[in-house]
Amino acid sequence: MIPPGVPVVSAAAMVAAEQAVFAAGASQIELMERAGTAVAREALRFANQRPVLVLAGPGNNGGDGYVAARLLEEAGLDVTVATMGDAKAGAAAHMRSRWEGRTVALEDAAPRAFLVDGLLGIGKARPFTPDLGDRLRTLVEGAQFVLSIDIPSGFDTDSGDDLGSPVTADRTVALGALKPVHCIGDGLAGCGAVMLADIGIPVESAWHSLARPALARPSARANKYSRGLVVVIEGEMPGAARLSACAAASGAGYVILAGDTASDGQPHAIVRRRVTTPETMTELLDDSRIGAVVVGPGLGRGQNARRMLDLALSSSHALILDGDALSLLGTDAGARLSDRRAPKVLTPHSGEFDRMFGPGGGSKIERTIAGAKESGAHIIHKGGDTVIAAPSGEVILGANGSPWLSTAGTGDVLAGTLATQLAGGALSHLEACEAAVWLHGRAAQLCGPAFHADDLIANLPRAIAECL
Ligand SMILES: NC(=O)C1=CN([C@@H]2O[C@H](COP(=O)(O)OP(=O)(O)OC[C@H]3O[C@@H](n4cnc5c(N)ncnc54)[C@H](OP(=O)(O)O)[C@@H]3O)[C@@H](O)[C@H]2O)[C@@H](O)CC1
Ligand SMILES: Nc1ncnc2c1ncn2[C@@H]1O[C@H](COP(=O)(O)OP(=O)(O)O)[C@@H](O)[C@H]1O
Ligand SMILES: [K+]
Repeated sequence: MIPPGVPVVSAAAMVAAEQAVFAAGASQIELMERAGTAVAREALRFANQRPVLVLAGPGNNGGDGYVAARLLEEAGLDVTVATMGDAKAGAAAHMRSRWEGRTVALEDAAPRAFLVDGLLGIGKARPFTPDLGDRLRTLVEGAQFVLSIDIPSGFDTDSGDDLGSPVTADRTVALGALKPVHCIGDGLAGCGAVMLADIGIPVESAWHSLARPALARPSARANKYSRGLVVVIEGEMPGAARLSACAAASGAGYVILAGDTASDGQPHAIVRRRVTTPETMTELLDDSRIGAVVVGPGLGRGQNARRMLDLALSSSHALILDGDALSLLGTDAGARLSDRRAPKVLTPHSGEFDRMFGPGGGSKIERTIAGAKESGAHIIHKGGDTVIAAPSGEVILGANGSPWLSTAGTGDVLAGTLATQLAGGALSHLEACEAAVWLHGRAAQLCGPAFHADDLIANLPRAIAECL
């Protein structure tokens, strides 16, 4: 769980924001006191009189730890500090000198019920030595509650990678702003629930965490076309396209399922069009009322699939390219899509993304931005840590779903949900992507455990109701 709709910044951007505050006259000591106060406040909510062990590393994260230790002791708790190295000169050393309570070296520390992790923050983390790693594991496993300061120690701030750290927090107090580690990669599990503490550092960013969309009810003048006409192209596995079409029918005014199964009519609200040849496909797409076309779910990768994809790409409609369409584009995706002027959104899972843009080259955020810039498309890079990127470099980080989404067909539902938001025309492309990911994730939460993709569709109206 991460706070919704707030800026997310890299480690370097956070340091720059801190420097700007110092340049404007704030002192590092003042800022560290605020950071430690926020941590102590959160610790007091959960410590419940249990003995506290504060781990204090050599940097400013450790400085925050010393402040929290002092304030928790003043609040009457039984506090021990375990230190790793000497505090670096400046604010951290100052806070170290103000701590007069019980202090041990990390190597000698024994587990206590409430652990505050102030070993490493957003400075460049190195993997722990085996001895320190073992000691830390004992302390983490021996605690009933682990509260991490800013980030879980031993994780990479920008990639979210776990550098071999034994820390798994129950809760993390993010200081000043969210960082990528709170939203992507191993950090999602390592941070536990994330709480954001405002410590008076103004932060602006093109990256934000996912927020609930504000959706409009249909107006009194609405008709089925004004609410959006969605076309879903069927292929070799018709079930996938049907999932997309049924999801689109939650909110769209008109949904056409185009393919070979024209006679099979459930649900009746979805209009079937028999489209099996390039001619019938061209005829279908020659309709200016179409708001969005979904192509790819269950499409297949044969000659016919390729032809249908080419025709969809040469149309002027907003396109959602998913599944097999992405595999067919493969490494040509960037070149072929950047020439297409009409809107396009790609919805790859990590395998499909790698097939199009290669497996290397930075964090999931950086790679998704690079793919969006190269292709000129908006990209929803799916997974438990979904990253939405626009060609402009704007990013939405969404982790509001449910691990139960990891079941076949849920991606098809996302594609249909997105088509509805795009076809409605009320939202920008980035807003439509954000709305679709939020609705999809919320519907999954409403499903509870062990659902299948059809259940997800059944819960979309309830998710939409929360946004009106
Ligand atoms: N800027 C501000 O005023 C404010 C900042 N704030 C706080 O500061 C935090 C960032 O602080 P920071 O930049 O000092 O980095 P941090 O991560 O604490 O320490 C880096 C040190 O750890 C060391 N080290 C690394 N790995 C290691 C290992 N495995 N084993 C042992 N040592 C290891 C590394 O050593 P080196 O690799 O350089 O030898 C370096 O000395 C931030 O997250 C927030 O909590 C708030 O107080 C608000 C005000
Ligand atoms: N562990 C997870 N936690 C949260 N969401 C997940 C997880 N695994 C997958 N998802 C979501 O489930 C959907 C799966 O999509 P996809 O892999 O394309 O499946 P399919 O092609 O079978 O429909 C995506 O929206 C993805 O973000
Ligand atoms: K930490």
